[in-house]
Amino acid sequence: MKKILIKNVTLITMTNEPPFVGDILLDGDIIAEIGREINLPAGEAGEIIDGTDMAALPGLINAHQHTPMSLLRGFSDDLKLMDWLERKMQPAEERMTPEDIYWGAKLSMAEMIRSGTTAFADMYMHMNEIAAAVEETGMRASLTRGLVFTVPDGGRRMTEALDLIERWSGAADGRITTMLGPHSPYLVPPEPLGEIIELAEMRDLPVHIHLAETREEVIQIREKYRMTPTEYLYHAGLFDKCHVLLAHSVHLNRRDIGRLSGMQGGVSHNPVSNLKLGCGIAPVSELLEQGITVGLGTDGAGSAATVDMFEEMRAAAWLQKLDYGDPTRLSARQALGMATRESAALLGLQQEVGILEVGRKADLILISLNKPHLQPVHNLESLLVYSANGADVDTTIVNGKVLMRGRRLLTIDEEELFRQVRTRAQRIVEGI
Ligand SMILES: CSC[C@H]1O[C@@H](n2cnc3c(O)ncnc32)[C@H](O)[C@@H]1O
Ligand SMILES: [Zn+2]
Repeated sequence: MKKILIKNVTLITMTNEPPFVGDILLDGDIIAEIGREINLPAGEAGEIIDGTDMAALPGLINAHQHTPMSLLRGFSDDLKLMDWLERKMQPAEERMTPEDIYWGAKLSMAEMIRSGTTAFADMYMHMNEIAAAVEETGMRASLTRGLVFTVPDGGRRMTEALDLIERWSGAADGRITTMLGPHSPYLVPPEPLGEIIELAEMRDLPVHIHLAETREEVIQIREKYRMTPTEYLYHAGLFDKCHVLLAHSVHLNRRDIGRLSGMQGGVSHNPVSNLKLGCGIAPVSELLEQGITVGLGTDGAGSAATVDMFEEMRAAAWLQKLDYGDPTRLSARQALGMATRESAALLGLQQEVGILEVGRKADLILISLNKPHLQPVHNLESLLVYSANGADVDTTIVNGKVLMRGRRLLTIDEEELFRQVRTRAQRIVEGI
C-alpha cells in the first residue's frame, strides 16, 4: 500500500496535546509520522493531501449499531420501545432476506463513512452478509450475532454465532473482529446466559449486550428474578469474567454502578435513540466518576433515524448538562473522547485506533472548516461537538485506505445502493 502525506492540517490527536498545525504521514495501514513538517524523501512515491483549513482527528467509532435497520429508518415513530420492537421492527425483520441485510448494512456503512465513522460494533443476524459488506466497503467492525432465546431454535442462532467467530475473526486484513451477543437480560434466561459466559471466558471472547434500556425492563426483571437487570448479569458472573460492551445502561441505581466499577469494557451511551424512544438519560456522569469507560453509539437507524456520530456527541453533552442543571458537565473534549478513544476501548481496539499516534492504525478523518457554521475557530473541540455535523467530513481513511475524498465515496456505488434499498425497504414494510 502506498504512502499518504497530509500536510498543513490542524491535528486533534486525542492524546494530551492541544490541537496544532502540522503534517501526518501514513505508510500502508499505519501512522508512520506526525510532526510540524514532514516531507516525502526525494523520489519516493505517495499521495499528498493538502490539509489547509481542515481538521484531522481519529475516525469516529460507533460502539452500538444494528446496521441493516437503516432499511427501517422512519418506518415507525412515537412508540414505546417494546411496542416499536414487537409490533414494527420484528415483523419487518422476519421478512428480511440475507440480500436485504447486505444492502441495509451497506446503506448504514455509506452513511457512516460520509459522516466520519471509521469503525462500529454491530449486533444483528445474517452476519456473513454484514461481514461481506464490511470487507467491501473498507470499514473496521466488531460483529456479533444477536442471540435471543424466546422460541427454541435447535441451537441454530448459537451455531451461526460460532460460525461468524470462526470464519470472520481477523478477516479483511484484520479489520473484522467478533463478539458473542446475548441480546439482553429480558431475552436471555439464566441457563443460556451462563453457557454464553462460560464460552466467552473459555475462548476469551468479548460480550456485547443491551442493558437496562427502559424502566419497563427493570420492572420485568425484578418480577422474574427479584433483581435489577445489572444485578442479574452481575450474579451470572458476566462482569468478572469477560470484556463486556453494555449498550444503553440507562436505568442503573447507585449499587448497579458500583457493580460495574472495575469491569473490562464499559458502556455504549446511545443518547439519540434514548431520546427518541423516551427511554431516559443514562447516568454518564456517575459512570465516569466510578472510572467506568463510556463510549458512544447510535443504535440502529430504525430508532436513532441517523447514524451520524456528531449528533451523538452533541446530544451526550447537552443531556448531562440538562440532567444536572449544570453546564460544566460533559465537556466537548469529553464528548470527542467518548466518540473516539473510549469507543475504541469498548471494541477492544484501544491499542490500534481511537487516537492519532505513530504506530497506530491509519484510521482518521478530515473535516473541512471553510464553512459559515465552522468559523471563526476560537476552540476547535467546541466547534466539532456543538457546530459541526457529519456532512462537514471531507475525507475518511480506514487502515490507510481512502474511503471518501472530497465527499465522494470510493468503495460504494451509491446509485446502485439507492436503487436496491428503495425497492427492498418498500417490500419489507408493506402491510405492517
Ligand atoms: C437479534 S439481533 C438484534 C435485535 O435487536 C433489536 N434492537 C434494535 N434496537 C434495539 C434496542 O434499542 N433495544 C433492544 N433491541 C433492539 C433489533 O431489532 C434486532 O431484532
Ligand atoms: Zn441496540
